[in-house]
Amino acid sequence: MTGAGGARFEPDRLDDQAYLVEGDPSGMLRTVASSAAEVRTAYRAAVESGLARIGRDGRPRAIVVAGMGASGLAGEVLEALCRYGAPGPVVTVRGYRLPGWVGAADLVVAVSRSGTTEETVAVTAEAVRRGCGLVGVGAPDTPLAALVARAGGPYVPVGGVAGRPEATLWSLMVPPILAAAAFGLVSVDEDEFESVARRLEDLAHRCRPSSESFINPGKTLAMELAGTVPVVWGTSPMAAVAAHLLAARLGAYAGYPAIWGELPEAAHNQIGTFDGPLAGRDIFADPFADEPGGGPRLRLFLLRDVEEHPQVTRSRTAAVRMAEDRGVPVSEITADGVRPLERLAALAGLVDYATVYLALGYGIDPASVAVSTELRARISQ
Ligand SMILES: O=P(O)(O)OC[C@H]1O[C@@H](O)[C@@H](O)[C@@H](O)[C@@H]1O
Repeated sequence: MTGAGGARFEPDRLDDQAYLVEGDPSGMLRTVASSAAEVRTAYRAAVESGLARIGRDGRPRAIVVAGMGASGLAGEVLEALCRYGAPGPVVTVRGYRLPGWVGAADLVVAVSRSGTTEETVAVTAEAVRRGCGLVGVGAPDTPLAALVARAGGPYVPVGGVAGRPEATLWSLMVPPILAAAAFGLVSVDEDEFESVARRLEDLAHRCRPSSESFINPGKTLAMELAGTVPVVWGTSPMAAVAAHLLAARLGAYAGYPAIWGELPEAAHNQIGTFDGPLAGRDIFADPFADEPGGGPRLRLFLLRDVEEHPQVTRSRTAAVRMAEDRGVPVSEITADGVRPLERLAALAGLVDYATVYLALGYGIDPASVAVSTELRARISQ
């Protein structure tokens, strides 16, 4: 994509079956529909790589997940899983350097679908120099794979779609979770991944292209996002990962901006936008214009978890009322499911569909937003 400035969202495109095929030449909708298969494949690949064996070396002081973009989200998922129950810290590093305290007592899990991202390769090389335990997740026969082999750590190979590192998250996030499980930091088993896969299959059915907009939750969410400035809040650590994922996917697939946060923190700063210049109805808008409203206005998207702190529940309820009082529309999406990963699947699966549909509604090929590749090329010269 060389720029889609001024593109218009046309809801009819979402129910035009021919357009949904032509407008998506890379088959992003098919890729999203294969998420359940990806969970199962990732689980098998992680087991076959011998990840469980790392537990024999004793529990590390901390687990550091290194990754950029979608690969960094794998670290956030593990942090969210471990936040309140794990006996040790999990930290995500997005950048060129490890924190000063990381050393031989710690485990670094390096995640890069391409296996070449320069920040992640630099952090992994630093982890090798410091003698950290090392696990790698990414494409085989790459600089990342070579570094992990040099340190004698397990490497979980990831295939995926060439040139689309963020196509689905599951192959990147399953291995770090199983690495943490090998040390007893989290308790997950094959059954849990199987129920995640079944939930994703169910979503793939409900969000399939042939399902009409008015009953298709992916298309509905895309229509609610279109033409707004989305403010996306999660009501638990795991729901906040989904909020971050939504903002990340909006940028990556549709070139669309959003701000995201987690309650209660978001109520301490982002709530200020409810009284800001983009909130409510535009009083200067021309009432006779073809498109009333005069430009994008704020909309609050609440990604709710069934497990919320009681004060977060109060904060959420009050924030919804305050938004509505100010004319800020609100969309609430509740993640159901017994286990945290099932609830993440319920939100992340919907996010993947909605953001691909949003791009298609704007006439944008969701696999064509290449500006991050251009930046990488510029800095590597
Ligand atoms: O997973 P790897 O290959 O390290 O990519 C990390 C990230 O790089 C960015 O520039 C984007 O392309 C993201 O979509 C991607 O998630």
